[in-house]
This record gives sequence, C-alpha cells and structure tokens, in this order.
Amino acid sequence: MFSYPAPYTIHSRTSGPSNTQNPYFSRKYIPKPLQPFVWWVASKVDRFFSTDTRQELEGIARESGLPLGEIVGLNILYDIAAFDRRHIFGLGCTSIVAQNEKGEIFHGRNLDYDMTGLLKNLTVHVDFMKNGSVLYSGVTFALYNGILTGQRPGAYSVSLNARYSGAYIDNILMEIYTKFKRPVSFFIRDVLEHQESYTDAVDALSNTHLFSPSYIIVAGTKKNEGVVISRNRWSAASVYQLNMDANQWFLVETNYDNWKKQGDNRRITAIQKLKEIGKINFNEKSMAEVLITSPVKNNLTVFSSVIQPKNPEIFDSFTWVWD
Ligand SMILES: CCCCCCCCCCCCCCCC(=O)NCCO
Repeated sequence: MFSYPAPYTIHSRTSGPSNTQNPYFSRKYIPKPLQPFVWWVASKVDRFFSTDTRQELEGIARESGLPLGEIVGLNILYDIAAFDRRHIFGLGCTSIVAQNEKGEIFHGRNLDYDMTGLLKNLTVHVDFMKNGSVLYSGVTFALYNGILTGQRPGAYSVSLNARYSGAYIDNILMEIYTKFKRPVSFFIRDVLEHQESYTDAVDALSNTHLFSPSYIIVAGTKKNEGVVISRNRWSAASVYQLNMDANQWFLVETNYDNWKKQGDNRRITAIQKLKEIGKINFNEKSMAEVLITSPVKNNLTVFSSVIQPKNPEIFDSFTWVWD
C-alpha cells in the first residue's frame, strides 16, 4: 500500500505474470544518443502538472531509480503519439457497452497496445481509497499515473481507445493552450476522483479541452446510460448513446470513427457476436465471450476487463491479463 499526499491511499495488486522485466525498457524505443536530451525535455514538462501528480511522478522516479524525464515521457506517451498515423499500427483496443432487457449495463474492454509483452508484466488492479472505502479503481500499469480503464463504484466506468486524427502540430498547439496540464489519462483519473455521477462524468469528458484526440467510452448504472464520445482536442466530434427504445442496446468502438468505414474486422465481429448472444439474458459472461472472440482479442491484447458499475466487484473478478 502506498500513501500519497492526495486525499486517498492506493491498494494495488498485480494481475499479470511475474514481474521480471528489465526496468530500463523504454530505452530501446528512443535512440541512445537522444535519450539525455529527451529525458531533460520531459523532466521540464513535470513542472506544469498539478502538485499531486508531480509528487506522484517524482516518487515513482525516486522509488524505481528511473530518470524523472523517462517516467514523464512514458506517462504522456499516448498524448504525444495520438495524431493521424494509424497506418503504422496493427489491431488495437475495443470497448463495448451493452444493456440487457432488464436495463443492466455492462462495459467490456480489451486494451491492446504495442509493447504488449512489457505491459502484461506491468498490469495492476489499483483501488484508490478514501476514508476506508474505494473511491475509484483502475486496471493500469505500474509506474503509470493515469487511468485508461476505471470505475467509480456504483456510479460509472470509463475506458479510453486511441483515436488517431489531426496533425502533430495540433497536439503541440493544444499542449501549449492547455499549459500541458491535461494528458488524457490524467484527466480520466481526475474525473473518476471528482465527478460523482454518470451525467457529470459524461459532461466533463465531452467538453474539456484535451491535448490529444481519443474515444472515451462511459457506462453507468441506469437504463440507456452508455456512451461513446469521439473526442477532438477541443470537444466531442460525436456522442453516440445507448437507446433501448430504438433497439440500440449496444455500442462498439475500436479505433475508427463509428460513422466511417472501419479499417479492420474487430467492430463487425463484435457486433455479430453481440447479436448472436442477444440482449435478453446478456450478462458479464456474455460480455467476456464477445471480448475473447478473434480478432476482437488479438496478439496485441494486454488485458480484458468486464465492468458493471452497479456491481463493482465484477471488475476485479472479470479482468484477465493474457499470456
Ligand atoms: C511508466 C509507465 C509504463 C507504462 C507505459 C504505458 C504506456 C501506455 C500507453 C497507452 C495506451 C493507450 C491505450 C489505447 C488503447 C488502444 O486503443 N490501442 C490501440 C493502439 O493503437
């Protein structure tokens, strides 16, 4: 258990295989001669973050023995890499929200990313505690400050899928405009900590300026509380919602705008599987069945989770880190 100056403590448990990876992993991704300069630049970015975030990142650097710049760089990796460059990627993440006939909501998530082997070794389930109870939880990575998959128990859950749109200059301009304060994974954690309801979370996640694009998927606890927010840097490009009355009982998002042609078969496969299972008795096991269907699950899949915010214990018992 770690204690932070923030108003909570953190309980973490490793869900992955044994953690034997060389900690100097990111060094193979950045040419050696450039590393001192890149770490120096990234360490300067640290000063723009909130005091809590800065203290956490500095504590992580101190305890791990890795340079602060390297820790900051890895923590903002998503934001500095999210621009229109999809063509160099293989398959990616899938997030699904589905509701059954009783109006019970289930959130499914496969997190896929390059560095798959490394991330499997770093995957942890973390509970952020306040006054002895869980304020919010995430399945995340050791040394990582943000949350890409999380739940506020009894209220809502959130997952992020990568969206590659716009030019790199757009990220730089937004970094300057937002004063580097809002890497998206830090922001999702901030929302989980401060927004108490599904509606407030959807509002914050739709309208706050961020420095990278993304798909943010949110599930709640009541009928039709499920949404895919396709985020531009400035605000939402589209907000696509569950609507039981129109038989829109599920939403599926991968890494393509849902109103455009898809670049691979993940979405169509998930939709076919959801329709085959049907909405009548859909439950957490049905969601797991969809998530493990190939190519929804693929060789870049790090972990799969099913979340039902109304039954918070599902998240921990339905998370698998794949071998
Ligand atoms: C010091 C921290 C070590 C861990 C580094 C973690 C980096 C994580 C980076 C981001 C993950 C982005 C998730 C989006 C999932 C997705 O849509 N994948 C498709 C990718 O093309």
